[in-house]
Amino acid sequence: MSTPTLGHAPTIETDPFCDEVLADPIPLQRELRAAGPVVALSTYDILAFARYEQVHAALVDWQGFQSGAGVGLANFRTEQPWRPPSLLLETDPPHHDAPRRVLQKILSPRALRRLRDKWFADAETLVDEVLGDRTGVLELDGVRELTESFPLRVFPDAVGIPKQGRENLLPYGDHLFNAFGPRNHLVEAGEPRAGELSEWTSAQCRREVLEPGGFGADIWAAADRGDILFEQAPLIVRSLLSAGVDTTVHGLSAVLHAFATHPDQWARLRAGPAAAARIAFDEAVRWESPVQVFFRTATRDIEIGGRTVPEGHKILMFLGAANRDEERWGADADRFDLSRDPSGHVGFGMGVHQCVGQHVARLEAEALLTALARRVEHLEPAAPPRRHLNNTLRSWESLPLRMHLA
Ligand code: HEM
Ligand SMILES: O=C(O)c1ccc(-c2ccccn2)cc1
Repeated sequence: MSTPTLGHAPTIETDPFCDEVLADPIPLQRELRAAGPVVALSTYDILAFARYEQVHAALVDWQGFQSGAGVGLANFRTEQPWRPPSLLLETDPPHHDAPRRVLQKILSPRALRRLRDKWFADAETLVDEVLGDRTGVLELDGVRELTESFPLRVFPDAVGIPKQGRENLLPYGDHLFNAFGPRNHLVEAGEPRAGELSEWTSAQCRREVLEPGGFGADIWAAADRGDILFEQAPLIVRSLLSAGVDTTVHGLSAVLHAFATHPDQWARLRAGPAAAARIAFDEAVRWESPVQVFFRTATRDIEIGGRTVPEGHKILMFLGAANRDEERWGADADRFDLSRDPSGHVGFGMGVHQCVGQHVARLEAEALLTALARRVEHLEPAAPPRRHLNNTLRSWESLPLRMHLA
């Protein structure tokens, strides 16, 4: 289904979810930005926004571009979701409002202050375990040793879920983020375990298994206060387990990869770790965009970028492309640079659905980077990194690093 003006939208036949693009999306991002503000992707009959202006406009227009029909390729108006929809991600105001208000308070910078000392200490412990009391040069895989282990060491405890079965978290999230895309080989590979992983995840959200004082217990306490319904509480806990693990693992990998490939920037981090660590994380999220793409559905015929998006049409927002748009970031948009002001990047989204866990992610990054900056004088790639392919997440299988220890 398309309207006449759409007929003139430039068309690109590349499948944005093919392995080649998932392994290196930069060329397609450039092609999409150059083609125009709205580009028809013929593989899936969707419309692509890859320039900052249109991605930002769509993200802040929740009434025109809704989340309630799903933020993946699947249109919940005509297809059954593979899991019960999220009460935050896959709803629009007003139903979105109460769950959002509850999580926003629980995950606010102020609420996270009580975790700061513990997470900084846990990061020091992990770095000392990994680096030992060695000096000189050390080679390690940054993903296996650091960016996969630190979030899993601190975040499940902060949520308050049992110790048993936490190895299910990454595969559950990997399948979830694949499932926002088309049913390609990545989704098919995850399907055999999807039901079991989904059941395990939901079982962690029951009130009786959650530790007092954790984010999960705080959500159930909000139900006691009547801020949300009791039946909503487990789904809101599920949101933390769905969105809060794989994203931070790949976000931390992005920042290590950024520093390893821009060695001059590590010196700046060591010079003033606290402020620099926070800027570094947001600049890495802009530069790498761990969350690359996701969808919206037009609620009416919408004029944007000189085209009409027909009611009911899916649009695909290329966050990674918007975060490297030279119109917005200047000619050196492709450079990881701590002297840049990364605010306004769309790596955490924008508007009413902007990442409610961003302060958790920033705190994890600040803790890990501060611990590493104390002991690592210089880091560089030890071998080419290997990508982990996912329909939504830009992630690394391994990041071989050479560290020169202080
Ligand atoms: C580097 C790490 C992270 C990145 C890049 C990231 C990215 C995003 C993005 C782009 C969105 C917007 C989705 C949309 O507009 O449809 C989002 C939403 C969300 N994120 Fe994050 N996220 C990260 C970490 C986290 C963490 C640690 C948590 C939980 C503690 C979390 C929980 C959520 C939730 C619940 C939403 C839905 C918010 C809503 O719809 O109101 N995220 N995230
Ligand atoms: O509430 C949930 O279950 C949930 C929340 C957010 C996400 C998400 C989707 C795309 C980009 C970043 N985050 C996934 C799941």
